[in-house]
Amino acid sequence: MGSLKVHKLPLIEFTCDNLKPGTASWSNACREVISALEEYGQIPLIPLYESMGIDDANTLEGIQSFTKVMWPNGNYIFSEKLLPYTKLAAELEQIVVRMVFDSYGVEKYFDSHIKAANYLCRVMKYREAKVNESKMGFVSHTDKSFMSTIHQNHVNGLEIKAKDGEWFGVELSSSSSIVVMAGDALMAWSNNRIKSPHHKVTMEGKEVRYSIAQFSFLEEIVQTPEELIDEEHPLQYKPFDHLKFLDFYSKEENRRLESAIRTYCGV
Ligand SMILES: O=C(O)CCC(=O)C(=O)O
Ligand SMILES: [Fe+2]
Repeated sequence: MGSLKVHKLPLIEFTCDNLKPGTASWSNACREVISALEEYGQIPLIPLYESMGIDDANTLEGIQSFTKVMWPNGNYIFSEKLLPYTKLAAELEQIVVRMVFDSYGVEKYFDSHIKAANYLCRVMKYREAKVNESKMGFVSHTDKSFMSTIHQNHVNGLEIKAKDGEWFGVELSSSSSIVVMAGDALMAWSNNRIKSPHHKVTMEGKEVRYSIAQFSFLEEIVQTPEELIDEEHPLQYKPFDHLKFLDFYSKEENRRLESAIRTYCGV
């Protein structure tokens, strides 16, 4: 019998004050980020799940235009509590993206990339499964984003499919941990160096799970940098408009594709 690899999501500390490009701690963190993304690089009817989506979530204007729709007089407390988190999640995402660009030697494209980035936040509630009810919280899928960040309360439930096909549960040990996940657009941009992993949510226990996911989307044409294309890595995806890809995926007939991004712009 072959030995089974036990998967565990790598935990990378982002608390170092000196985490600046060019420093040794930056290079070490870059190595950890790239190796984690390369290694471990789910919307159907699911009764346990409820969610709300907020566009331009890392700006006060974005959150306020959402609260005005939900509550006629706005909701100051909601905006005041959510904004610091969405800003932090966007900042964290940008640091990780910068590390990816640095590690692949394409940092010159970073500024224009960040200018084109837009953030959608989704706040989610999963109730516990009743006896004889499916435990499925969220079906298996890959994110259509460039990158996603996920934070949760103390109730675990997120599961990720590793490259070897094994599913493993994400156990967040600290209440300040955030999962950073590659989306389909990053997979295409990186010419398949980083894979967007399938993931799902299973509700095993008796407690309610709350999570908050933030997705980055690019308001531009996503294109694999020429530096990432060579004989060993021939181009895998044609340049594509990220928002048009989302339109494509929103169509019922495209939801069940094995890989929407491959069908949409695979070479
Ligand atoms: O709730 C979670 O942990 C994951 C949610 C998710 O995968 C998604 O919204 O795309
Ligand atoms: Fe997801």
